[in-house]
This record gives sequence, C-alpha cells and structure tokens, in this order.
Amino acid sequence: MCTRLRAPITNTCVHTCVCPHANAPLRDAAAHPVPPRSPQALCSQPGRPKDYALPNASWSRDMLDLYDRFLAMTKEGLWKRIPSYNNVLDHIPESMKLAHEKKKDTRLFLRSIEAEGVGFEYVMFLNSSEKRVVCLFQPGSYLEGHPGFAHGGSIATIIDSTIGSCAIFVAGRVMTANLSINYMSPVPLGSVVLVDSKVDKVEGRKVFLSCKVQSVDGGTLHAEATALFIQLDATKSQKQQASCQ
Ligand SMILES: CCCCCCCC(=O)SCCNC(=O)CCNC(=O)[C@H](O)C(C)(C)COP(=O)(O)OP(=O)(O)OC[C@H]1O[C@@H](n2cnc3c(N)ncnc32)[C@H](O)[C@@H]1OP(=O)(O)O
Repeated sequence: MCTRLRAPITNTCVHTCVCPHANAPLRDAAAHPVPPRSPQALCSQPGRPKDYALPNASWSRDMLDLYDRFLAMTKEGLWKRIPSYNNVLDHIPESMKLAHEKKKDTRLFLRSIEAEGVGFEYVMFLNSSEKRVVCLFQPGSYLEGHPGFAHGGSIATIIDSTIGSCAIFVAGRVMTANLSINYMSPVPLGSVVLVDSKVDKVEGRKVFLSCKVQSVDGGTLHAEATALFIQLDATKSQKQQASCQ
C-alpha cells in the first residue's frame, strides 16, 4: 500500500493501486514525469463556459502530478472530476434551476480573479460511492494572510466549497449553517494541499460533514473541519421569492 498520499479521512490510499508510480517520490520529476498535454486537452469544450479546473501554466509540479494521478483514477470509474465555472448558475443542472434564476454578471467568489496562479487554483474530484470530495488546492499570492502563508479565510473558503460540493452531491440545494475549523499548521503560498471531505451522516434536511487539509506528502495536517449543511426547503424558498417580488 502507498504510504505517501493517504486519504486523510478513510486512511485508504487515494491511488488505490491504479497509479503505476505509486511508490515513486512525489517530487522526483525524472522518476514520475508529467506527460505532455495537447492544447485540446487543456481547453474547455467549445460553446461551454470556461472550465477553470483544468491545468494551466501556473500549476506547480506537485499540482500537475496529483491532477494526473486523480485523472488516472477517474478512468477506473470511482472518481469523477468536477468542472468549475466562474458563474455559480453554470454549476446547477438545468432541471434544478428555479424559474426566477437568470444569469447575472456575478462571479463565484473563488473564481473572481481571471489571472492564473494568483488566486484560488483548484480542482475537485468526487467519489460518489464514498460520498467524498477531494480538492487539490494551490493558493496564490493574492490570498496572503501572514507573510508567505495563505489567509485563514481563504482556507475556510476552500474548505466550505469542497465540503459544500460534497453536500450538494447528496442533498442538492444546500447552504452552510455551521462551519468549524481548527487551524494546525499554516499553508505556504504556492504549495499544494489536499482538502479531503466526506459526508458523515444525513438526518432529514441536515447533512453533517468533516474535512482534513493535508500536505501532498501527508506529513502535515494543516486544518481539520466539521460542517453542517441544510437542504433548502422549497416551500420556504418560494415564500422568500414571493416576498421579494
Ligand atoms: C459549487 C460551490 C459550492 C459553494 C458552497 C458554499 C456554501 C455557502 O457559502 S452558503 C453561504 C453561507 N450560508 C448562509 O448564508 C446560510 C444562512 N442561513 C440560512 O439561510 C438558514 O439558516 C438555513 C438555510 C441554513 C436554514 O434555514 P431553514 O431552512 O429555515 O432551517 P430550519 O428549518 O430553521 O432548520 C432545519 C434544521 O436545521 C437546524 N439548524 C439550522 N441552522 C442551524 C445551525 N446554524 N446550527 C445547528 N443546527 C441548525 C435546525 O435546528 C433544524 O433542526 P431540526 O430539524 O432537528 O429541528
């Protein structure tokens, strides 16, 4: 079993034996080369909004390396890459959109900066059978808090979004009711961390989740979190909608 990149929550290896380089040192580029990508492989599909959860020039070796490993696992069918757009409405399936929801000139908070590498560089992968979402996150220089390190609010944001994506998977339209974070070790700007979230239990409209933020080699636990998401009550939403008209 791989000892380097353990899934923090289940303590299983995220490679699950599909990575041919599972025992290679992660930072050893010669032993673990990143295959060249065609320009087509890096682009979103024509006619679709831009998908930001694809490699760009700012992604570090660690980020590309991990991305390739997860992408390899998607071919086994257990994991699925989640696309990421800058408008949140593009994330909602057509069948779940409400009649009054029209696309506006707003941006998903994490995708508010167009320049590559300075804000939130991330890609998420969903494992539906484990009810788990793992986010590969590379914080850029505009997310600085303490000099050289990511701001705690940016860590909270990526946790909320990763955990939120996990909650959306099991309960559809949800909002964060509670998010509790313990920060253990600062995250250096430009480093790569794994934000590993999973659903712990569902009670009616309440979805309880937990999350760990760890370094690529699994040696540093940066943060731990628990969260409660509430599935939105359609009746209440309609009442709120009516009161806004
Ligand atoms: C792709 C991108 C993913 C991004 C994900 C990002 C997610 C976000 O950031 S969302 C923004 C931040 N969150 C918010 O603004 C939410 C503000 N709060 C609200 O709108 C409401 O309080 C909301 C929707 C959470 C719950 O309201 P409502 O539907 O009326 O719930 P309500 O009927 O009162 O309570 C339902 C249950 O949840 C419990 N509950 C509600 N809030 C809480 C809370 N904060 N703590 C503990 N329990 C709670 C209630 O006690 C009740 O439990 P029970 O059924 O056992 O009696």
